Amino acid sequence: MDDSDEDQRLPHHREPKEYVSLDKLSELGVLSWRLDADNYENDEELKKIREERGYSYMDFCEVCPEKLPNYEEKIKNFFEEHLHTDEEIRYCVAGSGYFDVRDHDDKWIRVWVKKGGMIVLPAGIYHRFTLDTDNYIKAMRLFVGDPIWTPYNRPHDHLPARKEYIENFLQEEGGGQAVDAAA
Ligand SMILES: CSCCC(=O)/C(O)=C/O
Ligand SMILES: [Fe+2]
Repeated sequence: MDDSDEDQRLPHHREPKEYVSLDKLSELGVLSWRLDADNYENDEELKKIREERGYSYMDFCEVCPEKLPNYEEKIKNFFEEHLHTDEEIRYCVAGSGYFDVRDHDDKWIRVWVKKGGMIVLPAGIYHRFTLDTDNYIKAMRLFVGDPIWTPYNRPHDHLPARKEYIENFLQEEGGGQAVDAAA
């Protein structure tokens, strides 16, 4: 993303544009699928993902002024940089929106999720969400067991989920403490 303070709902491409591969995203622990959103009720692929990953809970969240109580406040909160102690799993069945995630250099990567896109943000990753200029998304929210939606606004680096995220995804292999030299 660029660093401009313009409207958060604009694409915010860098100039010239830069794209990030899904492999690069998976190195940050961000997973994604493209599914058939017109058939989510009978979709075997979705069923398999839910079974394999233990996503027992499901509901829907529609983000638009008419459907979301306290819309303005929620929109503001979604765009505050935060983390969760569990995965954030969203399947866009209508509309679209941007999930921004921090990369290895603490720069923002903007992930545009559209109808049929499903994204998993790992526990402990700093991220935020905004609608795009179409101003509407309907997302299926999935969770392992009873859902906990609590956002922990940055900084919350002392949380075990954050420490585990850093250990699993941000620490370079072979990096860290040098071995002691013998006398
Ligand atoms: C499209 S679902 C609303 C965004 C949300 O639930 C969240 O936690 C964003 O980080
Ligand atoms: Fe979140």
